[in-house]
Amino acid sequence: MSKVFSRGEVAKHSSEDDIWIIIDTAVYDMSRFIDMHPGGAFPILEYAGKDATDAFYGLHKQDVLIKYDRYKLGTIANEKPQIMFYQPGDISKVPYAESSAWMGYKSPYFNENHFKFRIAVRQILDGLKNEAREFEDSGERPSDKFVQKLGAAGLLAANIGPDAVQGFQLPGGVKPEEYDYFYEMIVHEEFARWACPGLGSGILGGMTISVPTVINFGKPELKAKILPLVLSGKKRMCLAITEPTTGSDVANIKTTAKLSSDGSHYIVNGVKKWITTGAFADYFSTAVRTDGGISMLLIERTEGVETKLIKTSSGSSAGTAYVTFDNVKVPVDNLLGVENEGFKVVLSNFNHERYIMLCGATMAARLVVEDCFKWANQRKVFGKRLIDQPVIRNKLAGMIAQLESMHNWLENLTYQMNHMDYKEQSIKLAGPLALCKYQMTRMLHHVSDDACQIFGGRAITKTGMGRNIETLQRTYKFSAILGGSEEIMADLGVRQALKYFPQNARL
Ligand code: HEM
Repeated sequence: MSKVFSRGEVAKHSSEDDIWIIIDTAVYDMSRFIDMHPGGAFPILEYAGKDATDAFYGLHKQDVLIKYDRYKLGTIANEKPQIMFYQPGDISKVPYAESSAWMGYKSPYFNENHFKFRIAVRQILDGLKNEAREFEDSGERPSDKFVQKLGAAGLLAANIGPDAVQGFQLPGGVKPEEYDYFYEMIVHEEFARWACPGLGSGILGGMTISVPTVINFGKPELKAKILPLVLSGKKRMCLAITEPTTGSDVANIKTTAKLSSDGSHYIVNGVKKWITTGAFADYFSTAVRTDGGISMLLIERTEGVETKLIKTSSGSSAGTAYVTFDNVKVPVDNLLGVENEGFKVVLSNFNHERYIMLCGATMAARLVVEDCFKWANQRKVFGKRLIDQPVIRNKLAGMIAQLESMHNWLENLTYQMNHMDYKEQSIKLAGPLALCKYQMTRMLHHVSDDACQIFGGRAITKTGMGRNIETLQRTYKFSAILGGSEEIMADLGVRQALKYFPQNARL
């Protein structure tokens, strides 16, 4: 049981080697921590034996208290905390910090099980958040143990979608057969709450876009071998399409695959670039040029495969790599789909890739809106809270309105995905998903810009109170370039609409 103290008792611990402080009725012993304190010893000494609540919340996020809980000694007798303290899995009460259904509004889309699922996923991911941030900050390869925890919770398969979760136990007791795209949406959103885009790409980025190529186009033996390993986190996988001289222009790839004279294997030679998760991958779903066109091959990390890390602004735990294939032998059974029809495989996953990005992007913006709302409410300048300034309210209004419009469009698209088969989705949703992605990254641009102005210097500091804002403004361009650039998305959206434009329509 937690100990209780009087304020008088705390006041006695106010010498340099015996320092207790009070933060919202919780008592912390800072004696051992003071020399390690990133803010230095001086500011803490000023509050030795005293209540430091306002000073603390003016300089740190509450996360800090969760991370350093080991220094908590107990509480002040007969006093109740005044500040809401986050518990793993909690739904935020700050306006617009959650999507509409979770803010108590009616929803035609979500049922009781979706609610249970979100809380269960949030509890699991909250429990792993500190570890996730350590990988993100150090740029290290996310450990096998860490990735396998996600695999064991069913959360790797859950990121890939309804087809991948069959046979898995899912958080919140959700049955795999009821797992629809709204559950998938929840999973992408919850992962985005780590605000670790580098780590997220390193664990999930490569996998979510490559595993479907095996599920949908692999031979049964290949599926039986690869999928259990990747979805449990024992092996890692990526999609290797782009090359140093070809980005979105897939038709021009130069990596070759020549069939051996006995027809048993291909010999692959070439280079791939910007391959997310590539530095850590055991399997590469790879676009190659065969004699009559483009083909897709599942290549294992064997002799002749080399990967080199590319440093990007999202951090090295993304494992973004330069991949070289030097006379790599690949069994013909590793062909995905039909030889020379690899384009089908490449194109098959674009809509889903964009969908995943959309879900993550709205949550990244939502975290920032929540932080801005809280900060504007507590930060006082020129004798007023920031929120009392009309210019700040105006910025928040723009952020909220853009975020909510995007999320509502995304919910509509998710509903369409639930009610269309793959073919109908390809025909009807390619355009709207592309336009939604185009608008989403414009929204991120505005939200990150306004959030920076609200947060000031904290927004350009990697750790501390502005962490989520700094992360968004440093990394949102990934969403505007990867999975089809903003310009290509806009163009594709209008060209798709033109396909169905009635030729006899007149103004
Ligand atoms: C449980 C008590 C405390 C813990 C665990 C703690 C921990 C930290 C950590 C981890 C940071 C790095 C920035 C961040 O991650 O937010 C930091 C920064 C800082 N802390 Fe503390 N701190 C505590 C109490 C205090 C108190 C009572 C003060 C007194 C005012 C203080 C003043 C500062 C300052 C001035 C900074 C630098 C902020 C900046 O760079 O903007 N801390 N602290």
